Amino acid sequence: MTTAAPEALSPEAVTIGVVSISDRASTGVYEDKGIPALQDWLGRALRNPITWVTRLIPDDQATISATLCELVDTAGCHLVLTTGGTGPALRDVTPEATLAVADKVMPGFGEQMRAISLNFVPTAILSRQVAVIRGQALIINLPGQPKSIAETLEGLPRATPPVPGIFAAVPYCIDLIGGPYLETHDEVCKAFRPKSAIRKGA
Ligand SMILES: Nc1ncnc2c1ncn2[C@@H]1O[C@H](COP(=O)(O)OP(=O)(O)OP(=O)(O)O)[C@@H](O)[C@H]1O
Ligand SMILES: Nc1nc2c(c(=O)[nH]1)N[C@H]1C(S)=C(S)[C@@H](COP(=O)(O)O)O[C@H]1N2
Repeated sequence: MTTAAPEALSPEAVTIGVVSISDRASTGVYEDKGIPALQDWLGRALRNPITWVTRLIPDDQATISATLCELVDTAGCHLVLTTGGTGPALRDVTPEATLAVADKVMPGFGEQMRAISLNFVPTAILSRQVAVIRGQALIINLPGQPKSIAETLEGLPRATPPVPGIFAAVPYCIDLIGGPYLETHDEVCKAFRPKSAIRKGA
């Protein structure tokens, strides 16, 4: 008698917030490319079924903070990525709005994103992007240039030496705050977890 191999468990569902913060895209001066770029990269990187919650808003600090609270506290997002408003311009207030709703600050993400981005543009140091924990959600700021989304999330894995993107650390961070077990397509981004945290059959 043959015994069927146990079926691999299907990846858990995850709710992800994507927030594009741009005065001009939110008023129709140009087409928003932030939300599609975030959804494209995350959709290629993750094996989990994703429920999206999307918002396109202006560079207004109170609106940004309220949107982040709504996405985490009401919509139940496990992960929220923002794009735009991280620079030094007078209207750029995304980091302040994000820090204002933080339970914990995660400085490593901002440090690593600026280091990665220096491989692409010398102006990488102008981004004040931060990452924080609110409740059981991780919120990460990305710069506004749509191309910077893949650059910072993915890094340059095939360069010599390789430059790891920040997303490799996201699944384990979500584990640690009690969220769903995120599984990645390794050709886009290989998640890193300590051996003891790797789920068998995933
Ligand atoms: N949501 C977006 N969709 C498409 N392109 C964008 C978006 N956000 C930024 N960009 C592009 O990246 C550039 C730098 O982004 P940045 O966030 O500094 O914009 P900005 O000059 O503050 O203006 P705004 O907030 O009105 O987008 C922009 O000038 C624009 O070309
Ligand atoms: N990877 C990456 N990082 C980047 C950039 C980029 O094109 N790619 N643009 C830089 C520039 S020019 C600025 S002003 C800051 C802040 O951008 P933001 O205000 O659009 O968030 O992000 C920086 N970081």
